[in-house]
Amino acid sequence: MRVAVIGTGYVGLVAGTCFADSGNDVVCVDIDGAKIDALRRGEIPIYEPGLEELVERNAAAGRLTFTTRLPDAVSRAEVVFIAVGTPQGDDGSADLQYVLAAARAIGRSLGSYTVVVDKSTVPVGTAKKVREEILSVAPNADFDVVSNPEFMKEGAAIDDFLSPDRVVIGTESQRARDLMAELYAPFTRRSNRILFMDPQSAELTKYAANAMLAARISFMNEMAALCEKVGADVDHVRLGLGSDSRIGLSFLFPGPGFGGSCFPKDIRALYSTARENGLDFNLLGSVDRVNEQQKQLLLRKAIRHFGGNLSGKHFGVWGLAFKPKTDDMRESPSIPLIEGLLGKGATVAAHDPVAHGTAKRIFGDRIGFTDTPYGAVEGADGLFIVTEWNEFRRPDFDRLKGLMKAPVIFDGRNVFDPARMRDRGFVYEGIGRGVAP
Ligand SMILES: NC(=O)c1ccc[n+]([C@@H]2O[C@H](COP(=O)([O-])OP(=O)(O)OC[C@H]3O[C@@H](n4cnc5c(N)ncnc54)[C@H](O)[C@@H]3O)[C@@H](O)[C@H]2O)c1
Ligand SMILES: O=c1ccn([C@@H]2O[C@H](COP(=O)(O)OP(=O)(O)O[C@H]3O[C@H](CO)[C@@H](O)[C@H](O)[C@H]3O)[C@@H](O)[C@H]2O)c(=O)[nH]1
Repeated sequence: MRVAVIGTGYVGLVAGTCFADSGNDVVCVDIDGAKIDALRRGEIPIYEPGLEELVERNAAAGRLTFTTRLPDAVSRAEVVFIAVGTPQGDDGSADLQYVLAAARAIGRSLGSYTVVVDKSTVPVGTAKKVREEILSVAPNADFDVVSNPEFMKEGAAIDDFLSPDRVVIGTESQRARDLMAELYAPFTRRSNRILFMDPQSAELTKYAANAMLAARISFMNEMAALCEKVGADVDHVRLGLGSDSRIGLSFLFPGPGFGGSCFPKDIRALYSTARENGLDFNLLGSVDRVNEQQKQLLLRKAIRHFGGNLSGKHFGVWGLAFKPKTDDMRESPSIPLIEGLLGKGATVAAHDPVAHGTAKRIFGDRIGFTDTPYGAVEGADGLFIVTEWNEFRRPDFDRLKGLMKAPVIFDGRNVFDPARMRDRGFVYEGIGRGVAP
């Protein structure tokens, strides 16, 4: 099948590459010429495990190409995906300007019957708006609009795309439905299903999934706070709770607050949709507020530990990305933590296996970057663990203690066992591990 993907970011590049890998002829389009030039040279603008090899293989086979020329790509395509950004607008709602601009550009270039697919995360009613936008520039165009939200996670995007839990297709058109079923057939041959529904339900399903996952995390973060008050260990509670098959163990890890390019903006967009429809979605508002407070928790713990004065102290930070296996720092809890430490007069040295480039664009030379985790703790008054990269899980504790000025660890991911850390001679604070405030 001939496929065009408009927007070659995380979603567009992964989806386009995976469609090419199943034999389709895919053109990825972006308005960012530097990005397209880099991709043509075989350079991948993001860190995503396995992506580079997959792009290289499919580009070499001629099934995957990159261009800034949208009309060329769209006019020959049977299916056109819109995978541009939908950032948070000033009032919290999703900003649709990129989606609608892409829709107009597509409208001006449509050839024979085409399925235009919304893959970006968009509010209820956007499929209709995309249709109107296309018709405004191409009143006679022969096309259908489909809502096909994407559920991939960064760091596991290829596996998620090739083996999705489900594929959601929102359309009223049988012709579009058949084409989408054909395109997704290679990825849905096992138990993973294609769910067909109306576009509004498909659009809402995406937000509902992210909101539910975010709610579980905020629930656990509040539960962790209670554990600290009453001397319980949230890790035991997590296992006891999640072992109930009705609840399950996924997305129950407390932490320094959820980040990323999706959860924070998507819960606010859903809250906005509810408000526009006269509904106060109280629960979502709380999920967001709890998360904003949680992003201050590690800083608060340090302030308490050092009696309110961080001036002149030096700290190590392990992990900058919002989660492991990505260099993405959008809404990462490391940002408010580091800004808070610097604001209180402390200095910071950080290590992340892949996110130094991203972090340098945010912090410049206001913090130091080290090649190893050990470098970040040299002479440190304390260490913060913000991202649970595997390589942080089994350090040489004697070496760590020897390098640090004081063996103090604030562990935002509960990577270590509190009792064992105390035996090893550390002052150790996890999240919700029975430490009184
Ligand atoms: N990042 C994720 O893991 C993820 C997962 C599921 C859904 N989503 C959703 O998918 C959408 C895209 O997210 P992303 O993280 O890939 O964004 P991104 O910012 O990484 O990429 C978007 C790309 O679109 C390009 N673009 C903008 N307007 C364009 C136009 N008119 N023509 C061509 N290219 C254009 C930009 O230059 C950019 O490269 C968002 O709605 C997001 O919420 C993201
Ligand atoms: O138990 C958990 C699980 C996650 N997190 C945090 O939650 C955030 C988001 O993590 P994750 O969901 O793994 O990453 P994303 O790549 O943001 O993926 C989410 O957002 C995407 C964009 O919409 C969706 O497609 C995915 O299904 C959805 O999981 C990160 O800061 C994690 O550290 C926790 O604190 N505790």
